[in-house]
Amino acid sequence: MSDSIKVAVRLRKPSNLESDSFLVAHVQSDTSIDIQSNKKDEHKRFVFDHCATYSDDVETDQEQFYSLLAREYLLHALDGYNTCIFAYGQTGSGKSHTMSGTTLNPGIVPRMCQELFEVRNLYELSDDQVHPQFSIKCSYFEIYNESVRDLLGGCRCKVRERADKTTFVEGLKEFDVFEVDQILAYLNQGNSRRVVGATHVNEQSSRSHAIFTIQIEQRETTPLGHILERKSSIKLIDLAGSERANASKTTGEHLKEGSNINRSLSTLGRVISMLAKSKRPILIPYRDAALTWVLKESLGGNSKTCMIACVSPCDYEETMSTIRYATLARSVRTSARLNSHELSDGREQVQVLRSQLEELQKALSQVENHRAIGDKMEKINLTNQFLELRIEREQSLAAKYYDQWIEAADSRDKLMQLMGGIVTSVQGAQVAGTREKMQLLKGRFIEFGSKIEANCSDIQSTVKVLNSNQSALLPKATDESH
Ligand SMILES: Nc1ncnc2c1ncn2[C@@H]1O[C@H](COP(=O)(O)OP(=O)(O)OP(=O)(O)O)[C@@H](O)[C@H]1O
Repeated sequence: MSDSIKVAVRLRKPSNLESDSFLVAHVQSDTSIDIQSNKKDEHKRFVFDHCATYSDDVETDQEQFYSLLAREYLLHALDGYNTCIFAYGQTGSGKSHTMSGTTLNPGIVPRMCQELFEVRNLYELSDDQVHPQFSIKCSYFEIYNESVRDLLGGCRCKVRERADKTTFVEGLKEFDVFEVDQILAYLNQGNSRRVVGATHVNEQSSRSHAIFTIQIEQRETTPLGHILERKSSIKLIDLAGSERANASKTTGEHLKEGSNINRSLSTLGRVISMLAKSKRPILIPYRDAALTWVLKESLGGNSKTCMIACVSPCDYEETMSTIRYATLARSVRTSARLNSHELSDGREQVQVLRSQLEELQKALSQVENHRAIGDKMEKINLTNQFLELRIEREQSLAAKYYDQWIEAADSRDKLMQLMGGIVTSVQGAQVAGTREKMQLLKGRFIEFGSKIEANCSDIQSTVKVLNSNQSALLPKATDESH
């Protein structure tokens, strides 16, 4: 997405020394400022994205300026855009006041840190199951006399270019921060290590460009198993003040400092001017100064960038120079991209779920098989019980017949003996009638005996069949139950 660098002008409150001076700048509305020379009776009106004046209520001014201008860049960063806010202006125009402020009247950087952790805490306390996991890091370095110094790690670093043409500070230490107090402690530690000196307009003038960076990483898993990652950085920059050597009456070491500051700021001006005017890709001289080399992406690449032009109320030349710079910056376009991507589109989770489903389906069909076997077993058991009953009945019947048969056979034998005796005693006698009757009786006994025998063998074969039926069923049931 193509964006223009947003430009806000902030007019500093006149100092005690300036209380009787001619005021050259007047904020006319939220978006316009008039600049008037004390030599001419005419003024020029300039329009910007935002114009802020001052009041006696410094606390409210600081709070309003943050809310109206800077908060938006925290929100962009939370959405996954790289953002950058840099304060530009002559020495003593209010850059440090705007960016860092004081403990009582904090500026943009501590307010943004505070709000970032408030947002993170709100997410973590919410009942919402799907919220991002935050990882927050910070680093702080300064560029002084064209060299880069890590304000937290203490070492000197070099600016390098990656294969994708973006630049980074090699060896810069990044610190994990988990609480707002930690990040504020790093900020204060870095501020206290910055190179400061006195200028004609500022007792505590920052002589270096200070770049505080917050890296935010957010990871969230959607209910469908997608893992989204958003990475963004917020660069908050308090530039050293521009100054004219004559005006600041500097000499010696301060003159060298001043000329280095001016060199990097004039390179910044050149880069901004070329970015603003060129419609086609041309070679932009980022490498000409450490500051522009570090800010390559923020000025012409993947970033939503805001310039705060701080102006003093009584210095026409410096104020006009800053306003011209700011006007040019408004035409610079960057191409911020959402640094958000899916670490996983849920395909793996779907695969896992699918194989879990298959396992469950297998287990279910096994349960169903078991249930079917159970039903069969139940039927077999019933059949067994029925067969056992029948066998029992047939066996008792057989036993009963067998007893009868034994009894009958016994009687038969006795009768046969008796008849044998009778036949012997009447041998020779002409008792033909009696013999015939005896023969008849004997025949009947034999018939009765063989009927009983037939019955018994019938019963025995039925019992055999039933036994074999039962044994054929029982092993089958045992096999299926395994
Ligand atoms: N809007 C404001 N309201 C009240 N006081 C302000 C305001 N802006 C700046 N000041 C005061 O003006 C003085 C100079 O401001 P500051 O140090 O922020 O300037 P600077 O641009 O950072 O200067 P340098 O480039 O020299 O570091 C400080 O005492 C600061 O408190």
